[in-house]
Amino acid sequence: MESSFFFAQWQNLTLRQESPLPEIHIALVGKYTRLQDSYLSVSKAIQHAALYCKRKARLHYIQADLLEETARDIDPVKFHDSWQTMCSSQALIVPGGFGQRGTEGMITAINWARTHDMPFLGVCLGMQLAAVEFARNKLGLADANSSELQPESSNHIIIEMPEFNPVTKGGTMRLGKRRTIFTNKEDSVLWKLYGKPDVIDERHRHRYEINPEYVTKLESEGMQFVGCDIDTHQRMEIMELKGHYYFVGCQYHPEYLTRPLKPSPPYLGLILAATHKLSSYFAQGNRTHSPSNSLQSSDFISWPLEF
Ligand SMILES: NC(=O)CC[C@H](N)C(=O)O
Repeated sequence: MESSFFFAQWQNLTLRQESPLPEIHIALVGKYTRLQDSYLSVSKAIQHAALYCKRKARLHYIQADLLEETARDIDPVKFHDSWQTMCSSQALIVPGGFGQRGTEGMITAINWARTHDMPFLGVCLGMQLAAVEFARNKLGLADANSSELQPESSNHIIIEMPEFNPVTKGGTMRLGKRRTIFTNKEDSVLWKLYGKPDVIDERHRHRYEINPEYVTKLESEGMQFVGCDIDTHQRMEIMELKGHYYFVGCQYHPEYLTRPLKPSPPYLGLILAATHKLSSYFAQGNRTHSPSNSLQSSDFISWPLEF
């Protein structure tokens, strides 16, 4: 790539970063919020996307178990503070994670976002819990859960991937770069945000997946699976809620491939939605790009943006 072009883009970015920009408040509901470095790549992805949209990101880390009913009695001040921060934010992100603690709080937060048209991005565990929330409250499956979190549930919306079970198959996790194919392009907001490709390559780190047996039922109520793995077409990779302004889940981790000049498309969508710019962005025909490690001038979305 031409270095003068790159330098101009970079200069533009740094000037923007130093200028006084309106703030955008994003709630991150997670388990490891006391160690904020755990979410460093997520916070960078938010920053990159926010700067692109001429906003300063204010990321509010909310400890998920403080949103749970038990916290109301144990620590009512923190319970109400956490809900206040969550509800007054302009968007919600539930990032990746492992284990049961805090997941009921994450599910309640997701329910709020879904029912209040709050822009939402669920990454890996965040997407899995969004499917669980939807199954509980839209399909009426009160005990819907993930087999990782509630092995006794009779409705496992999320199940272990057979070939990555360390006991039966000796694997550990489904890791690294994998290819996703878009199967429902017309209805997909992510397909447009990625620049309308047939496939995308994103990075993974998980052991559980959407149970294929529930896909049709979830879709019958409007939860659409618009991308799946290219090898089997059985592994759901992207989930979007029809009729919601921006309610998106990714089984992969889009934050791993974000770059300052190439914000990750799902994160960009979240910020565009939170600033009510999504429709005008698409109306202007702005093209975004598939993530990759190499930078080419044709990859860049035009800076500065006016929309
Ligand atoms: N990275 C993640 O969020 C993993 C989610 C879930 N614990 C799984 O293993 O599938």
